[in-house]
Amino acid sequence: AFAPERRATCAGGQRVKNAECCAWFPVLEDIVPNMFGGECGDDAHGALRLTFHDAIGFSRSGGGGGGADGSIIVFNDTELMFNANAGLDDPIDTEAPFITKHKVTPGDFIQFAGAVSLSLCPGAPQVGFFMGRPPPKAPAPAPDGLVPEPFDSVSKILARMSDAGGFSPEEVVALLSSHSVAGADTIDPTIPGTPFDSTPSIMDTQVFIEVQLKGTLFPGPEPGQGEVESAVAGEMRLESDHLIARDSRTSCFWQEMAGNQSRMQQQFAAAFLKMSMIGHNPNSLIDCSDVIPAPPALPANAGPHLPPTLDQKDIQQACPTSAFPTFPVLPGPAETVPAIPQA
Ligand code: HEM
Repeated sequence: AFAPERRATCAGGQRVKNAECCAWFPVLEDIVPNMFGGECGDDAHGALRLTFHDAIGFSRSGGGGGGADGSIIVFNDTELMFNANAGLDDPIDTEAPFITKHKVTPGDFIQFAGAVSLSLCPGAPQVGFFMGRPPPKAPAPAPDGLVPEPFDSVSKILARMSDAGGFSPEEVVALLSSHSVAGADTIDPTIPGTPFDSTPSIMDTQVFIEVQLKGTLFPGPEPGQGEVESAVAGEMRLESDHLIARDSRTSCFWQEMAGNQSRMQQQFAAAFLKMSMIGHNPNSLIDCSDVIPAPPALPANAGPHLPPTLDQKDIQQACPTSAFPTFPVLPGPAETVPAIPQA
């Protein structure tokens, strides 16, 4: 169903299915060192979050927004005023000069940068990338209210995700694998870079395990809006992640992700590619997936585990039909997860 393939060899010797894709290698070679510093850190996390907040600005039932169209950058005067987009000024300031320099559309660049950001995160799948998003059409800012908030109900989030991208509850869970390489800057502004799991620089399944633990503490002095207690010092838990892990529509699939690295990778990659096409006819886009590098594998010592001093009894079983898998407890004293260094 996609555009006919036209294989080519690019100037740097890379072979691609579609000749247009050669244009992305210079972008890749620039942004990996110069935008991401070659690491799965704050800038990579911000670029990944931006893919979601741009793409989700779309409604199948009408009411505006062009989806993954770059409107969050082009119309940032409007969209950055929305509460749900707090903190996105950082990745937008980071990306804007590269968009100007490489003369690509902002919609393409945002999704490209997100795919490349994942290539820097050990354990992430090699996700696809399609090019060909036109500039956002005027009047094109997405309206307010389309980006899920961490204090929204599960019903509201599932309905919004379905209306935006036709996502099933399972696909929503799969997309939340992204919170494995993530943290919050604005929920509690006194502790920027507070991660959602104990391993924010690798894309493992710890977020699915750690969010299922009984919450006992807040990482900062006071909880922010949409924050609930986490199980590990220095770690933040979003209320939305907490509820999705425990809701009857999503809990069994959440549990299935825990410790199942290859399944998480497959499910996330498929849902992420689908998200990148929101607002577009896939037939009008060109497959440039062969430009996206393969991420490093997880380090050998990065198996799924329970944080030190916790144990299986601390897991809050939610899926009614099967037991949460068991994991070894990391040895040592209770850990305090360090903040993600801010770029
Ligand atoms: C569906 C409901 C979702 C909700 C309610 C939600 C909510 C949030 C919130 C509140 C933050 C912290 C923002 C801050 O204070 O800095 C965050 C961070 C993040 N989110 Fe989500 N999110 C959702 C889905 C997604 C999806 C689908 C993706 C990507 C595929 C994603 C990727 C990220 C990333 C990478 C960060 C970390 C940003 C950073 O560390 O700078 N989220 N999310």
